[in-house]
Amino acid sequence: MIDVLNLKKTFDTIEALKGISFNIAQGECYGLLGPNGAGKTTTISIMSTLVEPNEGEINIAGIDLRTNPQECKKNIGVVTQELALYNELSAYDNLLFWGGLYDVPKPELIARIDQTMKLFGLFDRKNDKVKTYSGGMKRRINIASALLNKPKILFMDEPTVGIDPQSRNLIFEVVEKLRKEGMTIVYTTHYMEEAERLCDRIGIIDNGKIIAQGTLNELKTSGSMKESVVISFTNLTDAHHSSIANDWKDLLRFDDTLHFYTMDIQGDLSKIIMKCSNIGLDISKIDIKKINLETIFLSLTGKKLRDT
Ligand SMILES: Nc1ncnc2c1ncn2[C@@H]1O[C@H](COP(=O)(O)OP(=O)(O)OP(=O)(O)O)[C@@H](O)[C@H]1O
Repeated sequence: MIDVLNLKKTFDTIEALKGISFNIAQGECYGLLGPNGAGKTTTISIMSTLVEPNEGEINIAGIDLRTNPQECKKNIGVVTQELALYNELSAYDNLLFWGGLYDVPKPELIARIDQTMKLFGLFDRKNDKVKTYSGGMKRRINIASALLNKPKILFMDEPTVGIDPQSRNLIFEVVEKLRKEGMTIVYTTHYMEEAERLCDRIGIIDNGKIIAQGTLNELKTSGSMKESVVISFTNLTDAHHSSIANDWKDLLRFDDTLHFYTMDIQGDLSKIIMKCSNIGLDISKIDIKKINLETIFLSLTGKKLRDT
């Protein structure tokens, strides 16, 4: 349904995308997971024809985006990070305005507006001005407006940033429902829990490149680790760190904490503790973490997903 090949985009001197490729099957929810500035919005903006790439091929629903953007647009709905709503209008009038841009007969459009407002739990508030809505409610209306043309493909750019848990859950439920009904969804996020819950396949993106992709299970089993042992020390120095790094390849340091990655926690835990104790390190805390998208990202980039 979506084929992206070697996508590149430079803004002035910033190389936002350095050659991104992926394929998404019909009915799949594909997650682009990465920290701020990784290139997620640029990717979505190019796929939704809002930004032109410098290089690369994009095929959407069998149509070449670069030669036929107007045809591509008919197949897509876009949920941008910025809310595209008129505060002084009611939610209903906002949807009527945005829906009016599509080629949908008015009675059909009105039926779709009612349907999507019910889907997002806002039917009772449909005549209230958007300025009286909470951030989460505005976000829900923003998503509703992207569904009015019944797109085959929905692009969602970090749709849950900064909203309340109730709205977030409702958005999750809607995404799950749309996916069950066969919609193809591209969902960007820097929350690993969202990618784990919603996405059939995930592309981990950092610094303009996809550094790993696959199902959650494939990503978890592809590296040389199953668990991470996170140890905090009261007296960790650069010399201690170097001494341990000589013995331990899969190792990261964050301030007073070392992260050891291992396939064999049973065998390795005692070795790690023995080594630390032999070089005079004083342990204040030990955490053992099962591998997840956060630890995979950390081990691939040396950075935390959220703090960057
Ligand atoms: N219009 C622009 N002009 C200049 N630089 C830009 C522009 N848009 C994006 N960039 C830069 O391109 C890089 C990728 O940005 P992008 O918004 O795609 O990342 P992101 O993963 O979506 O991050 P965020 O979650 O913060 O939106 C960043 O370094 C950003 O500063």
